[in-house]
Amino acid sequence: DLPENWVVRHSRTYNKDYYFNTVTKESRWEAPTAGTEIERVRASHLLVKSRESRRPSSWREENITRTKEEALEILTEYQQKIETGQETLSALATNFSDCSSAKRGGDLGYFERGQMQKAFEDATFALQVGELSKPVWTDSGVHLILRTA
Ligand SMILES: N=C(N)NCCC[C@H](NC(=O)[C@@H]1CCC/C1=C\[C@H](COP(=O)(O)O)NC(=O)[C@@H](N)Cc1ccccc1)C(N)=O
Repeated sequence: DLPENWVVRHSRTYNKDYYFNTVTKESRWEAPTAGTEIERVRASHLLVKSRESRRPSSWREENITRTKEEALEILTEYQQKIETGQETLSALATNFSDCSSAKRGGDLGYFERGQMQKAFEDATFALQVGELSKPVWTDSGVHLILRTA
């Protein structure tokens, strides 16, 4: 039978059944088989926004004007501090992340495919648990992602 949260639906347009995930709202023609892929992951992230972010504002800064290059420079410094063990992602996210998850040390909780922006989702699902990503761009800005589960 189908993995958790998956149901069969019938497409009148194509007059055939398809599969729908009631949580992620994902739909697909082929039947999802349980256990073939990681259903959900948990991650923390540190987001540095720029003037080109879809929402160039955050709890830290009302009106974010730094350029994308400046955002990447800042994030790369954080990346080096984390990779050399000088800092933790959680501590840096708490103080410097432009996402509201800063209040939780950057923790986003658990999520499945279909919830986050594609580049963020793909980067996270490609990480091993405990692994830190390289800088990842989304419409929100540039992120460092730590997969935690
Ligand atoms: N847990 C979920 N499902 N919450 C909805 C996620 C929506 C999703 N968000 C993203 O893909 C990026 C990557 C991670 C954070 C994020 C963006 C923004 C910051 O960027 P901005 O939107 O100003 O451009 N932070 C959020 O969304 C926060 N609610 C994340 C969060 C905060 C506290 C607790 C849990 C989750 C999207 N499809 O846009």
